[in-house]
Amino acid sequence: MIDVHNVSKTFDDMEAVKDVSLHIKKGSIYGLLGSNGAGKTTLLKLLAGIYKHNAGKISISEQPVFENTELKQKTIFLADALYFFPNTTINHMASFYRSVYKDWNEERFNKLKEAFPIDLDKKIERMSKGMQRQVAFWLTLSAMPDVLILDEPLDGLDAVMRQKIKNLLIQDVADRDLTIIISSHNLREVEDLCDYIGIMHHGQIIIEKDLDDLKSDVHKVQVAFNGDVPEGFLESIDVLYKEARGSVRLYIVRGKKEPISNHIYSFKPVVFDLLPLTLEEIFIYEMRDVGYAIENIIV
Ligand SMILES: Nc1ncnc2c1ncn2[C@@H]1O[C@H](COP(=O)(O)OP(=O)(O)OP(=O)(O)O)[C@@H](O)[C@H]1O
Repeated sequence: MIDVHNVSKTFDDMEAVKDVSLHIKKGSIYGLLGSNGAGKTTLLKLLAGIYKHNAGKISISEQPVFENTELKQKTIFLADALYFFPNTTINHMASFYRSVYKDWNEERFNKLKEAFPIDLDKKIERMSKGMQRQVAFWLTLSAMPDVLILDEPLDGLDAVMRQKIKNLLIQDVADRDLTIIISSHNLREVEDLCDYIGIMHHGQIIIEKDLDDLKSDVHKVQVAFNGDVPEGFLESIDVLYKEARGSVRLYIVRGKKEPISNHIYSFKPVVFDLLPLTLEEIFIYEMRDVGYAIENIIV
């Protein structure tokens, strides 16, 4: 559905996106994570056809995205900083969306009044940040896009509204195969929503995996031995991080559960636990592995 092949984007002499390739399947929810300044927003704007790439190819449903008005009818980008015309109400904005998006669904727009309890004639600029975000989702979901590109989409929303919007998004994915790309620093939210994860750092995708595979590929190991750690214990396991907590050693290990467990049992530990990591923990340890860590900084 969405194909990115060896794409680069440069601002002056700064390469914000470097040789990125990825594939996003129709009807999936792809979480784009990364450090600050990693290039996520730039990549989202390239996917939305807002920026032109310097190298490579970007296509949605096999059509190039840049300046493709037909595709823009079907693709909506919700930026982290929202924009509405000055002095407008929801009713005004709805008329504009109605005239621009040919799949605009009036019935849906009216039905969503139940989800978003906001006066249609209230000036949007006088609304709170969270209410403005609700309006953005209300209009976006009524326009019935095929692809939704979301940059920090749930910022400023209360917990109830966040859940409501997540449910609406999941419903659209299930009912009409909506494809969503979502960039967020709220990894718990990403973990709830996404089925595929890409992690960016310094303009490059450093990991791209199915969320379940990613989670089954990194583990927290707590282990203790009678005496010191046996010689050869750390050989043939891929350790991302290690720490001693008294006699118990904590290891973050990359690899499949079974071979790791077999390896550890062969050293006859007196304590052994292998636990899953949250997406937030995986992100922190993977970023540490590429040299992005904040430990030992004295200020
Ligand atoms: N319009 C622009 N002109 C010049 N440089 C830019 C522009 N937009 C982004 N950059 C630079 O490109 C790099 C990537 O920025 P980008 O906004 O894509 O990062 P990000 O991953 O979204 O970061 P964050 O998580 O902090 O929002 C940064 O170094 C930024 O300064």
